[in-house]
Amino acid sequence: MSAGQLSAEAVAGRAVEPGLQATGLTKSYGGVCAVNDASVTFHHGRVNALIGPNGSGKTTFFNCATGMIRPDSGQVTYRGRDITRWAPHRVAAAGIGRSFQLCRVFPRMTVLENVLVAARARSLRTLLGGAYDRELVDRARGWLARVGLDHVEALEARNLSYGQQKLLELAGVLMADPETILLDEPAGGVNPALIGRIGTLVRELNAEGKTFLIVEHNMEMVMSLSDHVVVFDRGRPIAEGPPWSVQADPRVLEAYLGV
Ligand SMILES: Nc1ncnc2c1ncn2[C@@H]1O[C@H](COP(=O)(O)OP(=O)(O)OP(=O)(O)O)[C@@H](O)[C@H]1O
Repeated sequence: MSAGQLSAEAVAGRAVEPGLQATGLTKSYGGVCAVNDASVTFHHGRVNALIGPNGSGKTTFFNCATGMIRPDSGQVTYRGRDITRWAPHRVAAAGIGRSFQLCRVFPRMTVLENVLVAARARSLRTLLGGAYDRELVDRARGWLARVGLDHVEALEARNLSYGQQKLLELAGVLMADPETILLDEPAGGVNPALIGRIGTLVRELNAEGKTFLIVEHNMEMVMSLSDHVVVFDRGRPIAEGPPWSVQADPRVLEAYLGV
């Protein structure tokens, strides 16, 4: 590697530590092998991106890693701890939060209630229908302000644009204070102004210590935001590295364009 090709970590003097790691991960649906013997490491502290053509197994990989579906074989570790086949709530308790490709909010609840409900399972009192405690409400309002939705906290979520709903979902994820955040297509269906806001937020939260793993088709966002990009094709990684190297990799062009 030449001096001009030093990684962001080397330049910043940051140590590289493995975060979410998969070894030989495999998941088939009938005859379709969605994730095919995939071994990949996403580093702690970075903004990692997972890209690849439609149907290359990115969401299935996410789901296997977060306990939403059980892999057929292989291992998933998080910061050295084996989390293979852990239930989603255990994965969350280990410090991994996630959003979904099709944004999950409760349309007839208010914006504030949506963020409070995201924290509900972590508080027995609120789970049993008691009043939300002051501290929880303050924290929810803090995250709403952070994502730029504090001025609409009393609106029903169905009145928000799709991009605002994605920001709302992110505020709910942040209520658990995860150290690693998986975002499934944060820019999908979102207008350019809000894509910019989501990007800025990711950058700020990363600077505050949060690790990101982002599945995204918006290449402008991926290339401007990520420290490290992994490219999937047919269920496994075919290339990885900093954005500039992945962009120029002939294997990536072939996977996307079939050339
Ligand atoms: N529940 C399911 N049942 C059957 N096949 C599935 C299921 N989920 C995914 N697949 C198949 O597995 C393969 C990988 O799908 P997956 O959604 O993981 O890819 P992806 O890279 O996330 O795609 P996209 O970018 O379009 O969201 C595809 O061929 C898909 O049709």
